[in-house]
Amino acid sequence: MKLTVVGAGNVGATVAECVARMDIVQNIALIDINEGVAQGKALDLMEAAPIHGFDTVIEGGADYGITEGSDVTVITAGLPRKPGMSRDDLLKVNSDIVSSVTRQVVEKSPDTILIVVSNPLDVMTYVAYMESGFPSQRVMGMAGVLDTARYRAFLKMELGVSVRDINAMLLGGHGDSMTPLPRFTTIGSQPVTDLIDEARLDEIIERTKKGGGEIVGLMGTSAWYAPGAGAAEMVEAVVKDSNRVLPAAAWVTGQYGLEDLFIGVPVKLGKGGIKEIVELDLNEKEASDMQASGAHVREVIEAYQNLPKDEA
Ligand SMILES: NC(=O)C1=CN([C@@H]2O[C@H](COP(=O)(O)OP(=O)(O)OC[C@H]3O[C@@H](n4cnc5c(N)ncnc54)[C@H](O)[C@@H]3O)[C@@H](O)[C@H]2O)C=CC1
Ligand SMILES: O=C([O-])CC(=O)C(=O)O
Repeated sequence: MKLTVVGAGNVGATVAECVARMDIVQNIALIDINEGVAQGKALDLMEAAPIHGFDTVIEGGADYGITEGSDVTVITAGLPRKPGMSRDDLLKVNSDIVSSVTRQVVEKSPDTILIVVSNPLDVMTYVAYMESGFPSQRVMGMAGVLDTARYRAFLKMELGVSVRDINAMLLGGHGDSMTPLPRFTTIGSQPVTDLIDEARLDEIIERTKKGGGEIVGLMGTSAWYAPGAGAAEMVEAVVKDSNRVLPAAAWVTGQYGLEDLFIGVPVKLGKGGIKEIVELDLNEKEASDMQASGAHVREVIEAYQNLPKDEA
């Protein structure tokens, strides 16, 4: 099995490190327009292998020749936001980058599965889908795993229980319009709504929605440990064909009353990519939140479609 990670920056290098430490693929190709950074981080990771005890071979560079025949590709190339920016402000610059890298990836690995991380996430996944011409099962975005992890981390901080016993699902676009689902959140099988009062749970949900921005405010750039681990968890599900049910940005064709866009939904993930979109039975409020989130993603897709097409 071979993984390509495009973008050897903060998130890309973390994805490569996490997957290498799982020791589940034979090769990782780390690509960046900055060749020295890609080569240097690949070499640094190889030098960490004897300590961690993994046998994955990591190669870095700027030439897509090293990506040939990849089974899975994670796209993290693109600019991160700075304080005061929204993810959507990255639309123009990152859509050019994601289009260009997708074309180059697909040329070398026509059968690969694409996991997009670059922001604005749902629309960059759409761009990769359109550019690749791949079946929708093989194109997805990573955001729900991260957003759910943040929600679970905040619940752990609140309740002092192991993260392993916190089960949660979250729907919608990767932005402030995401739709956490307290009704589907359990702590060791107990509904979270029995353990935390509504006002406090609302605060935790609000913090989750703004979790990316909280980190941007602290560091001046966006997060990478949890995002990198989130993408690695998706790679693991595909590589091991484990049929994990994880939230991911997937192409919807009527599920949740939405179609022709990528948005966060629970998917069954394994060999070949998305095997199924799981449809939860939403109540009226959850369904209307999901519609609002879909409307926001649709607006950003339209903004993308209306961009002047000036790239080479
Ligand atoms: N989906 C999600 O939940 C998350 C998404 N992100 C997004 O991931 C992206 C990457 O974030 P970071 O790694 O923190 O940024 P970074 O700046 O550390 O790394 C980005 C890398 O992409 C490279 N790059 C730029 N253009 C390229 C091209 N045409 N071909 C190959 N490489 C290229 C840059 O040289 C840089 O090394 C950003 O768009 C960010 O908003 C970040 C965190 C979470
Ligand atoms: O907030 C950002 O710009 C990066 C991101 O998507 C996240 O950390 O959730």
